[in-house]
Amino acid sequence: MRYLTFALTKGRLAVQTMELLERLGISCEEMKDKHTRKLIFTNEQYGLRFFLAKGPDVPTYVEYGAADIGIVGKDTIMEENRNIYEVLDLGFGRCRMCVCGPEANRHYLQHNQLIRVATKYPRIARDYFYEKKNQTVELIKLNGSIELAPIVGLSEVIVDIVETGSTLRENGLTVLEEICPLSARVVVNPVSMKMDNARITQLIQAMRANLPDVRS
Ligand SMILES: Nc1ncnc2c1ncn2[C@@H]1O[C@H](COP(=O)(O)OP(=O)(O)OP(=O)(O)O)[C@@H](O)[C@H]1O
Ligand SMILES: O=P(O)(O)OC[C@H]1O[C@H](OP(=O)(O)OP(=O)(O)O)[C@H](O)[C@@H]1O
Repeated sequence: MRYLTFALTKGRLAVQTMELLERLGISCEEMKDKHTRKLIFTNEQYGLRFFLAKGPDVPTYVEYGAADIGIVGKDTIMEENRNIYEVLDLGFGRCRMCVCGPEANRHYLQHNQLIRVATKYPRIARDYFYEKKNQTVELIKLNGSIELAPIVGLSEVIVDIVETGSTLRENGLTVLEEICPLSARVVVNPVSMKMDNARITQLIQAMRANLPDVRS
């Protein structure tokens, strides 16, 4: 039997992803070791392999079949736009994709003006402004600390993730429009889904039965 390979997202989603796997009886002790330089972890008992990757790389590994299954944020799935199946909402890593800026810039969104939009998510921003709002904008790609852009005058607004809202509050910014809710999702390679349907379906069902209670 061939190994089924999982690509997991490093960073914020990693702890809850490993907690979920452990509820399925899959030990993640080795993977949790912050000092390890090992990249791939094998579970002989279940015939599974795991590796951690940067979020935007997870859909790439899954599309090419280098991983059969991935766990990744909905934002990354939308932005990468890969040929993969999204099969399960895991309910954790909840946040929102929003248009944000100073309250004083709200009017730029109401009068269809040509504005500058800074973001780490140019595809999501383009789809939102061009397809949904019919507003032509200049997109400026940044790689982090997006909230800086409207403060220093690089852009009128930003498109970014809002979780608690603290970053916005501490910088005198606010949510101007909500684009969509986000959370961690399970994605599957379309060929793997056909070839290993029984095993993959069983794993998805086991994950669904062991989701964290995120209502509280
Ligand atoms: N406050 C948040 N900020 C960013 N992402 C969040 C937040 N809350 C939940 N998430 C989810 O967690 C995923 C991974 O977040 P993480 O911070 O590890 O990635 P990142 O910020 O894109 O990475 P990096 O810090 O390497 O640039 C995101 O894609 C998103 O789906
Ligand atoms: O609503 P909050 O709870 O404040 O969370 C939202 C912030 O967290 C993320 O940034 P991150 O910490 O990943 O840093 P980055 O901007 O450098 O990507 C996101 O881009 C926001 O800046």
